[in-house]
Amino acid sequence: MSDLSAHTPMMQQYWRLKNQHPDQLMFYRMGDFYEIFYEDAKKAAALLDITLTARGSSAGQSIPMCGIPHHSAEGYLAKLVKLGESVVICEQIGDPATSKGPVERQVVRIITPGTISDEALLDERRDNLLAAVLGDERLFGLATLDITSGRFTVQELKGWENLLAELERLSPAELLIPDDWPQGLPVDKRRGTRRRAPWDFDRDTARKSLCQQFATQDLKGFGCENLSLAIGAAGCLLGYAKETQRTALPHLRSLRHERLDDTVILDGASRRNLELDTNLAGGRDNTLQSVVDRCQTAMGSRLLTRWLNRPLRDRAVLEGRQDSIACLLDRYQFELIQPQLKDIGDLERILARIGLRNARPRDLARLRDALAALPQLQSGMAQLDVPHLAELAVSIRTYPELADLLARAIIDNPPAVIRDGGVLKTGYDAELDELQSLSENAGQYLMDLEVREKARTGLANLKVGYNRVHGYFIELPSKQAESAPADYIRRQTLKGAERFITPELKEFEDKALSAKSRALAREKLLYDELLEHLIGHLAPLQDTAAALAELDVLSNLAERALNLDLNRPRFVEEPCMRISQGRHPVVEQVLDTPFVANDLGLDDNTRMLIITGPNMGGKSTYMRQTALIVLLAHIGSFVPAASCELSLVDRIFTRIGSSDDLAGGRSTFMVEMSETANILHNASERSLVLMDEVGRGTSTFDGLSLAWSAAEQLASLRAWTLFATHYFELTVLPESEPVVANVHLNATEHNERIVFLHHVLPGPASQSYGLAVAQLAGVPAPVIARAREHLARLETTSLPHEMPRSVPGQPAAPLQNDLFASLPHPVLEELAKINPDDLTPRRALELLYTWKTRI
Ligand SMILES: Nc1ncnc2c1ncn2[C@@H]1O[C@H](COP(=O)(O)OP(=O)(O)OP(=O)(O)O)[C@@H](O)[C@H]1O
Repeated sequence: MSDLSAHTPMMQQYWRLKNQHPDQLMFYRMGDFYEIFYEDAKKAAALLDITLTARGSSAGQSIPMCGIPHHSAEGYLAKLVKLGESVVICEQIGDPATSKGPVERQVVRIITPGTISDEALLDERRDNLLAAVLGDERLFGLATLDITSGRFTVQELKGWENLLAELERLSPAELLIPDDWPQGLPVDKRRGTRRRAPWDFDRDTARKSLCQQFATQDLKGFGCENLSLAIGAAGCLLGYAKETQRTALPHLRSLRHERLDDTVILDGASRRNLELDTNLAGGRDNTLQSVVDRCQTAMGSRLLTRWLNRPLRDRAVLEGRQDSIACLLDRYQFELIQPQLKDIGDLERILARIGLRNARPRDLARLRDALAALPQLQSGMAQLDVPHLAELAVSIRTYPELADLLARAIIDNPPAVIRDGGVLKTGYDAELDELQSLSENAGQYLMDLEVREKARTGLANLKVGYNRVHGYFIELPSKQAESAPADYIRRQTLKGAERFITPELKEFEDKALSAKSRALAREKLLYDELLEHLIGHLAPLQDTAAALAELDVLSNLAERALNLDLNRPRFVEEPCMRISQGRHPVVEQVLDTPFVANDLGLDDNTRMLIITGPNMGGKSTYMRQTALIVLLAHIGSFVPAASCELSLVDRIFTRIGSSDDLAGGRSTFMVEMSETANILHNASERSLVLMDEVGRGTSTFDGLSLAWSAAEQLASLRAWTLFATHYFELTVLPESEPVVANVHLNATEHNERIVFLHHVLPGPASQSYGLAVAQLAGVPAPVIARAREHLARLETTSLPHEMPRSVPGQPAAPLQNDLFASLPHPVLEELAKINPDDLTPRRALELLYTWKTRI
């Protein structure tokens, strides 16, 4: 194959792998990206009909790469497998941008056709997002572009937290940042971050290129003309998208201004804790989305994901959605609509591919089928007489001219690519038909000609033939050559025979010899014209696709409401959160036993619940189910409760679980406190806050003190708070904070074993059952017995400086706040006042010296 020593170490790695898998294409996965070496890239590009660009180098070693845009690579991979290619995916260990030595690569997966479905590779249920950020530490402009749908949004955000929360929500495949941003900014940790030259961010250029894209004089119509940072980011993003997609992007039609204030803000930790679309182990099962998503189309699923990640605070919009769901539930109308939506499929992605001019024949066949299904769906929509569905129905138009055109143009089951032809129907274009019949029927034509010429000349020995040098000919034995008709033109003389050509045969020859390639060229031209024609109708088609995606989500939510027993929540102006018989929508699906539904009652007089109860009692489940019910209500969905009445919330915060951030250099306790700090800084009286065992990451007293003061602070902020804790000391809070109430999860003991009843009851828990749960978990009996001895001793011994301990069954005495009061000298108070960062060893020694001399 190749002399390995002549290559750089990385190329040697490549050739080594290539020697092991000579027939397969090698893709290198680096985080979320793929790259491919030049040799394989050439083959892939030829198969996929895409143009190659040499892109960059790796580790300074000038390795030609294929210019397949990263965010499309999975799609290309899927297509290659579909075309019958085997693909090797290698993992890159080490970052080529930073590692000096050779970068290690390992084969992680070999995909051969048939071993994996292309859906598994190409995750159609995810958006295809690019983003760009511009700004400083205070204010940021953020632009995002979903290449799939053409949705282009801008927003301005204050502060890093909001920027990071948004980036985490959006999870863009690629992120552009200014090249002069310092290394080490938090945003650098994001996957796919690229630095761009400053000219990209020139705001005037950005404004001009946006105006040009949207054929407008100024950006006033988009309501974001004053957001100069966001406009700069959008201009840069547009330039980048055009460069990587190598086309004009006609499917980007407008710029939408999004405001964080219109949404219920969820930070990244809360999104993870609530397992919206990814579970805590990183999988997709047992998540909220896995339970509530039965959308019929991938575009519907993508929209639902966006709704779940961006709940709204607009009561009118939410009630419009609720009315639509109620209407679709009425007489089970959703059951008529869902199969029709399934036939229509992912119109949004097909239209994007048409806009990008890379739609495949099968996309056009799917579009043809979708357009054919629209009239029936449209007439069904006439029955749905609520304002929001009527609005959607206006956008769900029919396209008889396009439907007819595609029905005439595309064969029933076209091949994957246009390259080898065979896509357009006979009868669509006379010239193409003639060329195709010429190339297909040449043999028959020549036989027919021979029969005709024999009859015309009466020469039985006449033959029609072909030779590569002279082309087509009519051959007569030399003796009969004199009898040839006048229109026979002599072409070649052989021993014993004479060859002729006629004007008819000459014309046939001209056509036949080039017919095949001309047929292919003609078909390609017609196909491109068809795409251009469709691009002319892209705008209304995209509106139709967007309305269909929403109809899909609403029908899905109606179906889920019926099958999961969800009920309509009611938004009210009076501040409250009242849930009767609430359930956890995911936990109830996985339990073998019936789920115990529970009530929740918060209003202006009771803003916080201190939740106690045994481990495994159901505290976390109760808190999470509340957050999920509130979140579902804020996407317009029905909720898993018998009834629910609530006022709009502005944020959902959760401080749950113990995870450390080793990569970010933060311990479990540090993570816990950072999240707590974020909540205490940002919660308002419209926020829902879940605090699960705050303070357990450190020593008992520190933890208890912190949990206590955090609870007091939340009570004074009047945030809707569910505070689960094992510190029984906190159950006295209602005595000093009137907005706080106690509830507990009940359990009982039966045959010396604990039985969890999972009912939420008023008042604090009476027992902790910690040892009983440990026993249940299989902790060895001698260890449990010894623990009982320790417990008995601890319950009777008083440790120095220990806070009053909880006595099971009785609330504990309040914590003594002033720990310093008992300490020997006021100098310690002085020490405590000093910011530890300002305390130099010299200053500490001075203070200690003063202290010592005073004693
Ligand atoms: N309402 C309920 N109905 C039925 N089963 C429940 C209910 N709530 C919780 N469970 C079951 O109990 C298990 C433990 O619940 P959960 O994690 O909420 O307990 P916890 O009180 O938070 O425990 P810990 O204090 O150890 O964190 C759940 O996984 C679920 O199987």
